[in-house]
Amino acid sequence: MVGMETYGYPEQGVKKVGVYDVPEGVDIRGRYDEEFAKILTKDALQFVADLQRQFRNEIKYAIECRREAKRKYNEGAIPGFDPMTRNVRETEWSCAPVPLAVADRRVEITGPTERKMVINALNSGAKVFMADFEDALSPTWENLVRGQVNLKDAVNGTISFHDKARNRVYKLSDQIAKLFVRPRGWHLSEKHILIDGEPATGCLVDFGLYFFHNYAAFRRTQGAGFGPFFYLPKMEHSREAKIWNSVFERAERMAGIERGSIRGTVLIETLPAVFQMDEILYELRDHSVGLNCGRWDYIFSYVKTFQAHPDRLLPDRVLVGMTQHFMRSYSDLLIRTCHRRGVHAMGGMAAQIPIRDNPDANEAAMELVRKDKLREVKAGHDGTWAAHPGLIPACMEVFTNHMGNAPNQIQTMKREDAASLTEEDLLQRPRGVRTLEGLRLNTRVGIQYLAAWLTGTGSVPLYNLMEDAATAEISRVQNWQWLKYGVELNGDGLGVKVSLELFGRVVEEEMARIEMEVGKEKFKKGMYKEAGKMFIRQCTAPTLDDFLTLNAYDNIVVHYPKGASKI
Ligand SMILES: CC(=O)SCCNC(=O)CCNC(=O)[C@H](O)C(C)(C)COP(=O)(O)OP(=O)(O)OC[C@H]1O[C@@H](n2cnc3c(N)ncnc32)[C@H](O)[C@@H]1OP(=O)(O)O
Ligand SMILES: O=CC(=O)O
Ligand SMILES: [Mg+2]
Repeated sequence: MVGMETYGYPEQGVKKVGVYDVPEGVDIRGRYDEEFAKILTKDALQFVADLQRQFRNEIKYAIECRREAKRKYNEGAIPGFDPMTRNVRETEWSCAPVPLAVADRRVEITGPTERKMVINALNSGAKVFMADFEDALSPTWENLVRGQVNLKDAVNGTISFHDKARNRVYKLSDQIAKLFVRPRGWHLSEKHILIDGEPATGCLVDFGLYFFHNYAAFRRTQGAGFGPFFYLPKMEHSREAKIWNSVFERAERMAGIERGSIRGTVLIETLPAVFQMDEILYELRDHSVGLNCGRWDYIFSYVKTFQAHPDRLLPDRVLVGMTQHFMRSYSDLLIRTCHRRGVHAMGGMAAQIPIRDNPDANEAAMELVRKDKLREVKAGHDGTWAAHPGLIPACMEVFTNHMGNAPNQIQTMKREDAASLTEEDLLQRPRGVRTLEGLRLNTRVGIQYLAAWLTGTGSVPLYNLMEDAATAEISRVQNWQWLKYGVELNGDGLGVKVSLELFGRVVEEEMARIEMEVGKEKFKKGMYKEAGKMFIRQCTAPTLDDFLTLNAYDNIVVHYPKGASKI
């Protein structure tokens, strides 16, 4: 039961507002909404609080280990395979068999948990829809809880959306994609929910609420007795996978469902994690459905891990593709590792999206997507990601032409040749030049992405590409690193070095360009100026921020009712 409480608003007089009915030790600081109260029930919050209490020390320890690893890398160490876990890498073992419901994942669409997009994604013709609380979502209270409402309605099959402006009603079709949910990474807290006086761990909120409300219906309708299914982001070490495994086990016990029901695909998207792929699968071996090449965060992580290594600077962001030796090696080793352990090796996201107003440019973009997908399927990937429904037919065609009716390539593309890949292959310095245009593009994209994120949008089209938290991170850390080491822009033939003065000029000019491109009205109404200031701070900070979203998060935290905290 939710109740009403009286609070004093000095500016509005006394007002009655609804309050969430919370278990002992839980305080909700986010806005009250009747729809939200159906998600934030006392029992669901109790489950989240139980997870938080059981795992908070392990999570803190894992984050502390990340800090310690960073300290070592900053002192000159480089990541590599762990001699202590050689046994896990060298012995033969397999993950639990893949559930039939998700044997065929040849094309997966991803997107934020926004209502219309959820329906469009489920109807898109993709085999899987990864509903994203992570890279594609700005974690405002409204986005997060509304996202949970949308997913619950989707799993129940009742979701609909009326686009009043276009008088169009959206509903689910008969054939829909299988739903995977990606909670936030371990590093993000949820400041609208306090548990024992501390902000909750973001991913436990995302996972806990979704699992609690949906496991029964999902297993009946979507999972054929398995599920729910998850994508697990941004891990750096197998100890983090071990925590997820324990979270899954706890959830299964709570629900009274068989151990091994819940399945997760781990994104290998940090540089340290590429040396831990066997170990991560081993920790999750009864709950795994594979690994995925999270290529954008992986590039970001390469820069971050080597932030103090000026001999490993990246070239312009546009030049760091999957054909660079270190990226190809990562994808090949991931395929070999997954297939050896009997699970899917998922490809990643080509950033191109359809270009509606220019057929030639559109065809060129589609051709790049086809080429990327062809490389993936030929290498042995079992499926790939698409950022937009318009890309699905092309991705589907490429994968189907190569895989035919087989649901995946787990048994047929073992990639034993990749067993010989070494640490040097995985770390090989990327080739290419750095240019002023690279610095300008990073700045233009970084500022516009932050402006969108601060106003509640976590994925945006910019210059005909999909941009989200992972791609924007590359722009930020690359600028930071170039500034820190005053690198020479060696691709312009001008011998210009990146300096604070140059960067200041670039920001000024790019802000003017953004204003011209988006129009004065939108520029004034949006948060471009705030984003510009934030981006400058992030690129020039003496110490690199671990994540742009950590630094920006406090700007989107809105506590209600103002001044009515119970703690
Ligand atoms: C690095 C990573 O982590 S990748 C994974 C995380 N990133 C993502 O998931 C990005 C997902 N993609 C998107 O958010 C969007 O496609 C964007 C922002 C890139 C482009 O969005 P827009 O410019 O609005 O797309 P556009 O206007 O062409 O949309 C056309 C239609 O497709 C729908 N659509 C576009 N992308 C998606 C999607 N990913 N899922 C579902 N529907 C979508 C739109 O809702 C719209 O529907 P409508 O015609 O019924 O109104
Ligand atoms: O999450 C995916 C990525 O590329 O990052
Ligand atoms: Mg990512």
